[in-house]
Amino acid sequence: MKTELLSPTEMAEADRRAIVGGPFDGMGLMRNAGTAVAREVMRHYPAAEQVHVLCGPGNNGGDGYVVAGLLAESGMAVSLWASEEPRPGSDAAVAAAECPLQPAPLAALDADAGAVIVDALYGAGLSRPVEGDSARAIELVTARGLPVVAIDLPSGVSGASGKITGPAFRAALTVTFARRKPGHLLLPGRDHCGEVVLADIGIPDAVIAELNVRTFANAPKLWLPHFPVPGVDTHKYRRGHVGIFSGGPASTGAARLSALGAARSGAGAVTVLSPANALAVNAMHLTSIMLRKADEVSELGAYLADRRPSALVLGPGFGVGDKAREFTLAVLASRSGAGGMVLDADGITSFRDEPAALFEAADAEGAPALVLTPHDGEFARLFPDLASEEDLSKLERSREAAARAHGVVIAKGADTVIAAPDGRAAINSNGAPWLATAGSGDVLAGLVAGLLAQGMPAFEAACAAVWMHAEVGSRFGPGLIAEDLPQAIPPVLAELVAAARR
Ligand SMILES: NC(=O)C1=CN([C@@H]2O[C@H](COP(=O)(O)OP(=O)(O)OC[C@H]3O[C@@H](n4cnc5c(N)ncnc54)[C@H](O)[C@@H]3O)[C@@H](O)[C@H]2O)[C@@H](O)CC1
Ligand SMILES: Nc1ncnc2c1ncn2[C@@H]1O[C@H](COP(=O)(O)OP(=O)(O)O)[C@@H](O)[C@H]1O
Ligand SMILES: [K+]
Repeated sequence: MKTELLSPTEMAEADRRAIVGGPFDGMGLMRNAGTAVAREVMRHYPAAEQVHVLCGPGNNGGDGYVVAGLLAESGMAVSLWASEEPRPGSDAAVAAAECPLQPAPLAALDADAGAVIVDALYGAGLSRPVEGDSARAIELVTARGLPVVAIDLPSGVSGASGKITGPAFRAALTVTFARRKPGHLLLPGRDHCGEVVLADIGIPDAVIAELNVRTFANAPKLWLPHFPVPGVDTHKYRRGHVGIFSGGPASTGAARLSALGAARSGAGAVTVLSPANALAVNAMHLTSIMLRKADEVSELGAYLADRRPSALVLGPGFGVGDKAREFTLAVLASRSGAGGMVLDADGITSFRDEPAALFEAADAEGAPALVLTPHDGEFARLFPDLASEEDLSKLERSREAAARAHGVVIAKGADTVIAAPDGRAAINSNGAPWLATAGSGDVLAGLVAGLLAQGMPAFEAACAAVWMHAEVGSRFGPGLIAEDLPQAIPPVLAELVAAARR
């Protein structure tokens, strides 16, 4: 599936440009859209006893009139219901006039078991919570558990943000056009869409390219050209060296999980940097991963200068406080050649009172690329104003955070958003709830660093790590604990390396 995601505004602009450039006018695009939806209804529900098509006042309703006409023509039993008449002169009004069926008022909607609902109430044009007859129709259909095929978006779901502010359909299938919208991937929208089918309605790729889209669905296509594939003549340090900071003796596991994530990503060497009092406990649990003492900033400086690590991770189990801030700022200021610094967990929390110091350090000339990996709680500590701004979507919030931090932000969760300071953003959707287990984020931080160390640019490394982490977790399934993740990476890595070689 194509990876660009269009906001409703960008989609309207694509429609407009496509209509100007041809070959289809607005009515032609609408016929193509309706035809695609009718095909999916017939494919998924060939035995439907009755299809109820619910039309709203805009062009989403217009698509509905086309669908109703085509399904009736194919011999299906179709009932048509409309909330309002389409605006005179609109494409929807033409579609309604061409439709062989007469609509009944939506207020009278009734539907029995065995029926299928086609939701053509609101699509990209949804501008406020659904009320009145449309709200009642959604409630009736939901209460009866009837399958819903949504046109473009389930009515009530915002295409821009995935937010739901009133009643909303829960579709079994959503057929959208040209490209998906952020609301198909962001929660709770994604959860209301069911299966999403993307239909080509004749908007040329060149029209989409002109829009310079900055939002993407996270998928290998997005970053595979940058994915590291070792050459036959490589050696371990050329495959990248990752340094991972350990916490004290009672909290070393998190750093080791990160270290395993980094090692399994294909980095050639990984070192755990440990306080003296945790060396013994770390040593007992590390084999291929190296261990080095680092209590003081001077020891950190010596490590950076001697071993020139290509990426570092600070945060998992590290402890919140001055030491985390000092070490982070020392790495960002070191100019030792490290390509990236992943700041996770306690590393993020340590900057809650002075985020500007972190962001300035990341902005300095020659600083390693900063990647922040906050879950919602950590995000709110570093960006309290963005977190509390109700009107912002997770996408907008993450994008603003990345610009402010001068770093890549991985806003974790079931709909992880990866945002770059240059405005690019990707939404991830291949995860599974099994990933919500202690230590899972530590492995992710290590994976990001491992890919950074192998030379992937920061945004691509972050997107690839999030996708691999999610893929590994969802393939593993129930019973997953964080220790399972590193070991389960190789089959996913093998597929990616094979695809990157092609
Ligand atoms: N030429 C085009 O622009 C094409 C548009 N297409 C369809 O057109 C849709 C977008 O059409 P529109 O921009 O007309 O938007 P919609 O059909 O989604 O709805 C817009 C209308 O509903 C009103 N409205 C919005 N939210 C409401 C609410 N909660 N309660 C009551 N009224 C509300 C708006 O004021 C406006 O009049 C897409 O989702 C897609 O299905 C497709 O036919 C492809 C071609
Ligand atoms: N419901 C979910 N679906 C998919 N992924 C999830 C879900 N919940 C959490 N995750 C992922 O699991 C990881 C949890 O990380 P984090 O919250 O830092 O936990 P920890 O600190 O215990 O490692 C993140 O990558 C997050 O995106
Ligand atoms: K709809």
